[in-house]
Amino acid sequence: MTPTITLEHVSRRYGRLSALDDVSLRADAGETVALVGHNGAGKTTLMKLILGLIRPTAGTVRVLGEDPAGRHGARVRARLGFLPESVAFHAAMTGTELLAFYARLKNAPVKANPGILHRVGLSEAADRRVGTYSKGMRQRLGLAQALIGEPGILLLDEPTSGLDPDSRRQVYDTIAELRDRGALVLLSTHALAEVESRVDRVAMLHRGRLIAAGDVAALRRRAPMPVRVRLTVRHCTTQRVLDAVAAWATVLARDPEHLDLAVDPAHRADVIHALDGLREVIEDVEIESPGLEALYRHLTGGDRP
Ligand SMILES: Nc1ncnc2c1ncn2[C@@H]1O[C@H](COP(=O)(O)OP(=O)(O)OP(=O)(O)O)[C@@H](O)[C@H]1O
Repeated sequence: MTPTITLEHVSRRYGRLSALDDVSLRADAGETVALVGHNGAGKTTLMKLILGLIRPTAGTVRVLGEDPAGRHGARVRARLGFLPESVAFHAAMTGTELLAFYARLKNAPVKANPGILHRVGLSEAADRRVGTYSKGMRQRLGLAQALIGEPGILLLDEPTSGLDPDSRRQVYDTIAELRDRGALVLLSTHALAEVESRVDRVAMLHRGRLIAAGDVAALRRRAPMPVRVRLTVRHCTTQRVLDAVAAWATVLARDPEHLDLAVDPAHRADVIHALDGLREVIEDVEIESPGLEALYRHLTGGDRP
């Protein structure tokens, strides 16, 4: 099967600045991939390369087996939906008029638009001028524009930035629905905690380099960070519990009824086994694996996404 998107050893320079450096990445139909990285890491540059808006300085980009900046670029782009980072629409047009305009540009049937507006929760506002829309509504209209023509590949540049929790959830619901229909959704974001449980894979960019890619479990294996284990124990039994797990754990905090431990991930099972033998004194256990944000900081040596 032809992979949906492949980048092989792709670099992109802007004069002396290296925006992307030797990036190889593959993404297939039916998956959601989050591109994460700090400001200027190269996320938008990568999307522009996939869209064929810019060419790589080195390496190859293929979308559905074609060069998106090459002879068949227009054909490839017809299969792509793109939500840019900042969406700006003509304030005097209504949602319906705007989508009709974009549908004509994309050569897609206008009659599908009411359904698209419904999917992004804008049916009721469809005949209002966009100038009266809130930021969240404009963002959702941007998503609607990207959905025109039922593209098999969606590139969403920070689709939830500036949205309230409800609108964010709505955007992720739409993304999940698209994925379930077999689309590839590639989205960029700074909200790592938010995408952790919502995407299939994460690609981490740092200063233009792809430092890690995979599902969260694979990234955890790549960056073996301590697992946090919080225990509530019967009064004055912390030492007994500690003696049982001391070989694999470091104490982060303790009081007569609580132990907060950092456990070596390779010995997680040993710790659980040891704790199982102390059931009569353990009242509660909370186990917390490192989240994406902590993994990103670890893999980048301290930077925030
Ligand atoms: N047209 C351009 N000319 C010169 N430099 C550029 C151009 N576009 C991007 N850059 C630079 O390339 C680097 C990567 O930018 P890019 O927009 O891809 O980052 P990003 O990860 O999307 O950042 P953000 O999270 O802030 O949107 C940055 O240093 C940026 O200043």
